[in-house]
Amino acid sequence: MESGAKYRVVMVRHGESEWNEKNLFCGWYDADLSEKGNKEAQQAAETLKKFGYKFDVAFTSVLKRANITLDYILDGLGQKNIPIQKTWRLNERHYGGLTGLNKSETAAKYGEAQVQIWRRSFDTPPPPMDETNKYYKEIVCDPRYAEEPSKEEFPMFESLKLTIARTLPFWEGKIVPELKAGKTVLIAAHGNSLRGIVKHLDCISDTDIMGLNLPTGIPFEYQLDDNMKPIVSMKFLGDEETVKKAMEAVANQGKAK
Ligand SMILES: O=C(O)[C@@H](COP(=O)(O)O)OP(=O)(O)O
Repeated sequence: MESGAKYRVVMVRHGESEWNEKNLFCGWYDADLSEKGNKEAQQAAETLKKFGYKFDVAFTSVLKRANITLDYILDGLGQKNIPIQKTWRLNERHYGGLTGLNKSETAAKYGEAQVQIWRRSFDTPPPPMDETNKYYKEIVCDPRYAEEPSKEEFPMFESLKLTIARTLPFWEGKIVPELKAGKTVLIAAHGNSLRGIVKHLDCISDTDIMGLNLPTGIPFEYQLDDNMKPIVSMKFLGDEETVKKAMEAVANQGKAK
């Protein structure tokens, strides 16, 4: 670890999902990994293995694209037996009424600027999901949400701000205590739930966070000091050019084409 660093956490956005591949707003829809996504997750495992990473505890959302990515990684590391906590609080932000729509077609219809606001503004949420959305029932009546979130908490849309409001209590309440106990932590989650954690750790402004696009399947590390302040920030375990291209590709998903 770097001098002054005390705690280590590695985060990874799941490998490409079938809905990423089709360029659909996904949010709480439970998409599978695409073929490429499966390979990305295996590659993430190989990279972590090559650098000698070992984890004590892992956290993930309740969505299978993140769960499967985590499985690949722990399997590849020979660490399938470590404790895993799954929580809706690490779910992707809820994309509301946009769920299931094609990002490019939405940009062609409403304009790229509007889609950029929906995808990346800090506090402007997408339109709410209602019963007319094809995926409403599948999401709202999903038994995995039977216990939580409560009816009052169950989102029908989320901005990044709202996503952070439900993710950060989990970071503070469940993940930080594990780090403080000296555990090395792995988090497999989503583009926007991870953007929220990163925004918090690096104190990124509401404006600057708009420019951050996390690539699929490339792990990145934080080393934190005693006060949970980063000594090493968002160090991607991939070559710079590949990471840059992957980030640009995510940004471009909102273009009309
Ligand atoms: O919900 C989605 O469509 C993507 C993120 O989309 P953008 O905010 O990048 O459009 O989430 P993920 O694939 O990380 O679960």
